Amino acid sequence: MSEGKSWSERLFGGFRKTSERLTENLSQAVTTAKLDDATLDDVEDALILSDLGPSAAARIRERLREKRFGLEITERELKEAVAEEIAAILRPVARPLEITAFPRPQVILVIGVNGSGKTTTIAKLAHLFQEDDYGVMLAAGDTFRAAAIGQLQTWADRIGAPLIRGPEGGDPASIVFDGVKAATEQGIDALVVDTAGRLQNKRELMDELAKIRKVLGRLNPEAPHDVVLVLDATNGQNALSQIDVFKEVAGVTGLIMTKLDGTARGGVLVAAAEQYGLPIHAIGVGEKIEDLRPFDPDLVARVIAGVA
Ligand SMILES: Nc1nc2c(ncn2[C@@H]2O[C@H](COP(=O)(O)OP(=O)(O)OP(=O)(O)O)[C@@H](O)[C@H]2O)c(=O)[nH]1
Repeated sequence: MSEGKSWSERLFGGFRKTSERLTENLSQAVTTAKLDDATLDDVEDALILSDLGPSAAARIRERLREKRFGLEITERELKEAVAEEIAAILRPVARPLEITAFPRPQVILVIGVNGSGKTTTIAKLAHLFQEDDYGVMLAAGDTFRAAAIGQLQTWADRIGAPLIRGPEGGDPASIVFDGVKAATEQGIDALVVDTAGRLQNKRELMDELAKIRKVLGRLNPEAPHDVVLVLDATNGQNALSQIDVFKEVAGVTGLIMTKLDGTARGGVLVAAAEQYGLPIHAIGVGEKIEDLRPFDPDLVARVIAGVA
């Protein structure tokens, strides 16, 4: 249960399994007092085994070699050094989603495969904006599944945000059009749009998004301002291949990674940062409305490396 816990407590809890895996793997790497090539190999393997990905692992290895080769290093110092390198990878991409659009509303398309946590993430994101006193409206652009519209309605009611919806099987572009019109009339700051997650049919998804863009472009050439891809961290490396596909299909401008709490594969956050360099707007560490936040890269790095 996350009630009563601060965000940093939830963060620690969320990354516990990831941190346990990495620290266990790193502990096994330190078998000699001095940092030699064999130890560096083991550290690199430990990082790969902990889902940080080959390129982040190689980069961290190289940095450790440059700074510490031949020097004595304790397990604690190694973890500290790894935390520092993870932070260096996360810092440039940790970027909250800012509401800056003029004219309003800022149109934020949220994409991602079904089950990635997209619907709940939309509600959590809207809640974050509301906390900053922004007016938020939701649009049910995932008309492909009736359940998606109903789920979004439940969340909209819970957070007290208006929802623009149409019939099941309706045209998402027309819902987005109605959404922008209504948001403009009502002086809403951010319009957060749910979209269908049909990755298995790229053509259809591309066509649908192209149509949404065309309709939006007529109302405001700047829209959509953001195309946010929601990724489920429990999918590990598979989450990364989703970035490849959605980047090509949907022009992703930023990422949100969810379900970091349920997994030992949270290292994939670092892999995503290293490989794609896309802004990571927020991370999800639980099912509650307050379990999604922008993150402090230094703190998250220390939590992952087990030295926080
Ligand atoms: N543990 C945990 N669960 C999460 C998190 N984010 C979302 N979930 C859960 O993941 C499940 C799927 O979330 P939805 O928001 O329904 O996902 P969706 O992508 O819209 O997919 P559909 O299931 O197809 O509607 C729900 O049970 C959520 O409560 C998270 O950060 N941590």
